[in-house]
Amino acid sequence: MRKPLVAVATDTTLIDGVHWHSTQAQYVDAAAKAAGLTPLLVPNLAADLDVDAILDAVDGVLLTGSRSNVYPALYGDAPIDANGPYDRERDATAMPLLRRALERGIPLFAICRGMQELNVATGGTLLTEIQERPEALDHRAPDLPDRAERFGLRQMVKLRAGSQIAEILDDERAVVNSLHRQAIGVQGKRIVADAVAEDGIIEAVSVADATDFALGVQWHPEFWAGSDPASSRLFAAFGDAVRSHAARRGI
Ligand SMILES: N[C@@H](CCC(=O)NCCCC(=O)O)C(=O)O
Repeated sequence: MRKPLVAVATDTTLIDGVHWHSTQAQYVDAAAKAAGLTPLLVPNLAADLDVDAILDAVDGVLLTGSRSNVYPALYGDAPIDANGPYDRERDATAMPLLRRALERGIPLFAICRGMQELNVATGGTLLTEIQERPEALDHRAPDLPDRAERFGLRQMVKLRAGSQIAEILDDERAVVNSLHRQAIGVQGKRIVADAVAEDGIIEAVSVADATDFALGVQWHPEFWAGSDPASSRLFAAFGDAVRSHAARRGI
């Protein structure tokens, strides 16, 4: 049987003076191995991207994490150097893609920056440097060279009873990793908080009345999708939703 295609968001990066549209292998690997899909990387062509042509070809959208922050003017804040780096090409590509995927009922899985994009694209705002709030946990990655330690599972989140993520994980809590300095502020239209950290930061969301799988997590299940059962369940559930969508289209 053919494995359905999943559109994977990329970052615009400058390496040795050359621009790349690329993403970390961990997202591509998790989409292929843990979700059983064929990843198709989406170039950050902004208005030059034919979003419907991409969405005609795929049965799911994976919004990846990235160190860059969503451009603040997109949610009504002033851009300041300390808040960067930004990736405006990615903003201008991922947000129309995700909005149209929601309109067309195409399964959507949004990770870290991806979840923040989902919130901004639906009219919400972001908090910045959340570790500086009183009583806040430090949600940033530990300053360690080893990637497995940076992505270590170390923070408890509480799942909303009855939410799709609680059903997928079959639990009331999850232990997750944490590599972010921004978080959801005002929730976007139809964005429902499905998990919170011990300091109240929103850690997972869904889209109310979405016609298909539409889930965002502030953590990184892709890193452990091959070994941690909860991370693996999230990718398996996304893969199942994408396969059901493909089957309905007769693919
Ligand atoms: N820039 C946002 C988004 C955080 C995010 O997606 N982090 C991924 C980091 C991956 C890595 O360090 O390799 C924020 O900081 O809130």
